[in-house]
Amino acid sequence: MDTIKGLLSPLTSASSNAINDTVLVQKLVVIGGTVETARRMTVSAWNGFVDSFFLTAHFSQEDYPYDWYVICMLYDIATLLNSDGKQVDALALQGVPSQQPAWGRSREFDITTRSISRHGLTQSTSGDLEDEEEESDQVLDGRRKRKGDGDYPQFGVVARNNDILKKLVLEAKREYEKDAEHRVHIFMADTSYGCWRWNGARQKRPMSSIVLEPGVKDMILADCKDFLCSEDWYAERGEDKAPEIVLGALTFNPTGIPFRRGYLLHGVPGSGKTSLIHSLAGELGLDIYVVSLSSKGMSDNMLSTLMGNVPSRCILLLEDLDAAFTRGVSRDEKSTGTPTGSNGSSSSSSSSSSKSKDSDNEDGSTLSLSGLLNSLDGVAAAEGRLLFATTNHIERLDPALSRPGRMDVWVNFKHATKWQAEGIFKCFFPAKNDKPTASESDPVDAEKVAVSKRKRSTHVVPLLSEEEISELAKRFAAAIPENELSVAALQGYLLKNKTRPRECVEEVAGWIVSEREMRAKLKKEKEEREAKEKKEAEELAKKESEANKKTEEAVIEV
Ligand SMILES: Nc1ncnc2c1ncn2[C@@H]1O[C@H](COP(=O)(O)OP(=O)(O)OP(=O)(O)O)[C@@H](O)[C@H]1O
Repeated sequence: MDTIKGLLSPLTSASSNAINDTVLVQKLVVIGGTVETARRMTVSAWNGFVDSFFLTAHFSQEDYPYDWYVICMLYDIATLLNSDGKQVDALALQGVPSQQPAWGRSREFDITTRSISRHGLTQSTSGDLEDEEEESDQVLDGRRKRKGDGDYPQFGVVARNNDILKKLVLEAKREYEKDAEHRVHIFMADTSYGCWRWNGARQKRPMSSIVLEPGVKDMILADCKDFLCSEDWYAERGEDKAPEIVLGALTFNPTGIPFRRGYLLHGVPGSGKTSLIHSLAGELGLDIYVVSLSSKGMSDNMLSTLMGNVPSRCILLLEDLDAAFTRGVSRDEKSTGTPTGSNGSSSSSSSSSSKSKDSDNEDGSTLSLSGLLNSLDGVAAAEGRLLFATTNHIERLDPALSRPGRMDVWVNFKHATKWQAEGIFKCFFPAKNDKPTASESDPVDAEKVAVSKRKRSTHVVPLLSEEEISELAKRFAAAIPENELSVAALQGYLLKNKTRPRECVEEVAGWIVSEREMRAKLKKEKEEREAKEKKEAEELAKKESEANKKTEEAVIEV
């Protein structure tokens, strides 16, 4: 106290005494510093004291627990934390049997109680929770990068023991997995960073909603399932069944079959190629990793890195395979596989080759066919994945790209047949089910079904009897010309009439006429535009050649 008085006394007697300004300033600084330090120490001590009662978990967007946390926020946490015996047994949860088939396990993540620390929770793609120090490796790996700038939501609880956090995260995980059973996760290739970005989770699409010619869906589904269960078979074929060939440092096993399978879905636009892949992913419980080969910045190295980073059990989707090489895909002896020719033909002229390379470099894409082939089945390519490639122009693909071993199963998608038209009509207008189902006969289940139906139907659809729907579907199919309109076009028409099944059939003939007229008009416009462009190009070339001629004549005169 005396010290403070001593320090302050000069202030009070300021008017009477001659004060040394410098000393006064120094004293004020010392007083201020002391007070601030004392304040900070008090606050820090208080925070430390309060924090000793709290545990805080940080959820990074790059980690799977982030998803679980978000779901958990939607879930009633009060239910989790109340003490009426509903608390989750963490150890029991670890033993929850999986609902996923064996090949879908890559989507499951085990939580180990050892790994939850007071510092935070992170999770690697391999599934174990790890301490945050290891996070940088995971980000480098890049599989779990997503949109967003990496904000860290936090969750704190008043507790000294971290059991409550474990329970919370485990319950969140369980809720998340329950939800994920109905969704397909989509990851997109990010060519800026050479990583996969999570692009959202879509509701699974039932296979029954895809209308293809009889047997096609079943064939593909059975083939995929068979492949996913055949790892041992492939491995056995890779064992020493035949003498190895040694070429320098490399050893080849002639009977080794890489554990990969490729499907080439080709055909007209809007025929269900992409929809089928999404539906298959849902059925098989796999995530989809999408690469657009024509995207900016795509290069051989980039593709190889991306391909090497897909998990072993997933669907790898190469969309619009032909668009990667917009001028067609071809390999000639002189080129390294970069696209050549302007119309899908394989031109070996060096000028066209160099032109095409220039234009590739303009948009930052330097992907070559050789690079694509290497990343599909090179040493670094992931095993166990299902490769799906789609294209509208199979004729533009190099045979090397579509050969068996790279694309084992080819499926041709055509315009809608009458059979498909009937099927899609029935998908749109489900018949009224007169007899109660087994679950509906149970009053509790019946209530649940009624509630879910109410939730689903946001518009009034008249439910017709099975016979009437069947008859309408037949009439609809009879009016649809075979192999002329895409299924997507039919879907568009049905969507417009989703609440008017009877009128939809009555008006379909008129719609077909208008569709044909519109197509003819579009075709005519396209032809006129092309003719105009051709004429302009010819005139330009003529003017250029005249100008060149004049310049040459002028040079000769000089
Ligand atoms: N066979 C089909 N069964 C059910 N729906 C279909 C079918 N074909 C197309 N559709 C519908 O048409 C729309 C477009 O289909 P999708 O994107 O799968 O066609 P695509 O063949 O992949 O087209 P593109 O080649 O232009 O990418 C989707 O909404 C889908 O529901």
